[in-house]
Amino acid sequence: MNTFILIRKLWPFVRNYRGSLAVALLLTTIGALLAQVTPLVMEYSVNTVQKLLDRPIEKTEVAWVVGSLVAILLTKELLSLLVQLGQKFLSDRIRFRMAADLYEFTISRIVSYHLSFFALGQNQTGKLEKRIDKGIESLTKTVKNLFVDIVPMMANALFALVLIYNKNVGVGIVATLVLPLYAYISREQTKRQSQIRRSIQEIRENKANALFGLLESIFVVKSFVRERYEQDRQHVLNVSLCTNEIRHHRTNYLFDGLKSVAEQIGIVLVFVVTIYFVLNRQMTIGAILLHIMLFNNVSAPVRHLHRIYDEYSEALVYAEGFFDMIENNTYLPHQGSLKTTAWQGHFSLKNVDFIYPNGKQALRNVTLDLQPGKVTAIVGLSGAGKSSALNLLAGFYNPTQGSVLLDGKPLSDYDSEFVRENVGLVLQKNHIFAGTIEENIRYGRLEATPDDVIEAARQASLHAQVLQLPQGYQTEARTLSGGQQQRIAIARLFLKNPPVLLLDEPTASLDAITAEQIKESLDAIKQNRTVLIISHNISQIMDADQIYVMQEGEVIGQGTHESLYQSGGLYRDIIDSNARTLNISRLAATVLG
Ligand SMILES: Nc1ncnc2c1ncn2[C@@H]1O[C@H](COP(=O)(O)OP(=O)(O)OP(=O)(O)O)[C@@H](O)[C@H]1O
Repeated sequence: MNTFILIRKLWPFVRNYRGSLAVALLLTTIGALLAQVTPLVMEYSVNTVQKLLDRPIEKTEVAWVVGSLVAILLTKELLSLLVQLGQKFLSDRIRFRMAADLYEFTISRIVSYHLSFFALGQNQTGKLEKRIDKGIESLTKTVKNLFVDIVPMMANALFALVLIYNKNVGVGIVATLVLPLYAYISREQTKRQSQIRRSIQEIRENKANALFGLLESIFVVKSFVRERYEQDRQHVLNVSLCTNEIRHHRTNYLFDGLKSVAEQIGIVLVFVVTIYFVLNRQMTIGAILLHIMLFNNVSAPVRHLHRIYDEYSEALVYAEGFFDMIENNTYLPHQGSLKTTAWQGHFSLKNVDFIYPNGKQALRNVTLDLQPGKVTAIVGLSGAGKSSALNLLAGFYNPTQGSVLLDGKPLSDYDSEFVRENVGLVLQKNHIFAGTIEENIRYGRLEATPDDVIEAARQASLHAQVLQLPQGYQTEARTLSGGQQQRIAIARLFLKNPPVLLLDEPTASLDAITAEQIKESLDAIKQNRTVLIISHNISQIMDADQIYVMQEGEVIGQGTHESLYQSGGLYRDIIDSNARTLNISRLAATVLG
């Protein structure tokens, strides 16, 4: 990434504030002009005082000279203060508003990405969080630096240089000579630092991610007494970050020292040349003060330029990762426009291959058909590809080969929001947000009334238990048991009431009685809908109209419970194994008497 590309990428965000920017730039010019007043006044003062010393002085004359100089300097300081306040106010306004815009844009992009984006190792939660955070911070700093800070500084330096040249070309050349040296040192500094910066960025992302992971898994850490092990893992990252940061700062100190030497050399040279001209009576004594102060106006901004350059180089590194993240069209779902009222809900996979971003092939030439109004089940051993097939049907991932069809048309031709509005999902890991039970259930239909929420909870066999909680529906949902959380997910589904249901182990973490109640509720809403159910529980799949058997990413059988059992093979093994696990003969003897 270079400056031109960065400005082009940032411009859409800066454009909204071009009015404020224009005013800031105007204030800048005024501020830069005002900064030259003090050296000029000083030169005039010294020269005037020297002339006065050559003859007898009247008291009123002294009062007049001193009074007018003080008045000019005070007025200039007051004006400078107002200009600086205006600049700071505007620059903060641009910076913070732009940070908010960038953040909102980033969120809108990220939430629209396909799940495959989040499946990538470099996009794990903690890493993304750090990339967003640092990216926005350094980009907004860059805008401030590029558009607000650098211009006043350069204007100040430029006006001061023009004045020096105007006074004496020789002194001007000496003052200018030191600048390329300064720029050269800064460039070398950036070159050496950029690699360290990249490492620091990567380690910071890994560190944030590791901390996220640690806090998320604190129960496992404690139950396996792995506190020491986790501390050691954090220690490795910490030491690596620390070493890089020290290297980074050490290099900075070295180069800062060199730049400081260059600046001092500049001051000495300007001083020597001016003294020479003064002694040759080609300049007044006031010129010494004028040139030193003007050179300070040249070198001070250049000194700050280094900070800007430094922050800017850092921003270039962060901007790369940040823009890669928010401009990644590969992960935008193909947005079709098809919405139909004549919805049948006939979903199918045709000869689908699917490979996860990490290269794992989860599906091979899979063909599945979910008939509208029918219940389709997928069975298979763990890792067979059942959930992957469901993810493709839900449009979370795109197939690598083959097609996903809805009512005979590619799923990608449909408006993806329309499809997802019509599909209800209960997944193996149902996410419960931080918030109350009511808020979590209402997520299924945001405009639902409290009565609708209660009704959904009732259907999900949750209502009675919620009533026993001291805070009822206002209880923090994450404090509930795994089974209760599962029922929140099911209540969400009931509230959404979609025509297509994709259920992945919907009753996995429920006790037998609740599982039966949920099964009854689900059986009731299954009517006239397209339903796909994935389950290791045979009672959930036996009644399905159509059952697919999957093994190692392939469909190896399809039919009804009876036909598949008759044909033997994996399905029969699964059923027999289920029966043995349940100790069915003993159960039958006990239950049936
Ligand atoms: N996000 C992912 N990234 C990479 N590989 C994945 C991902 N999710 C699943 N897999 C792999 O794809 C294969 C199929 O997984 P899938 O979850 O579809 O199996 P499943 O039949 O649903 O298993 P289970 O019954 O245990 O839920 C597995 O080998 C799994 O490791």
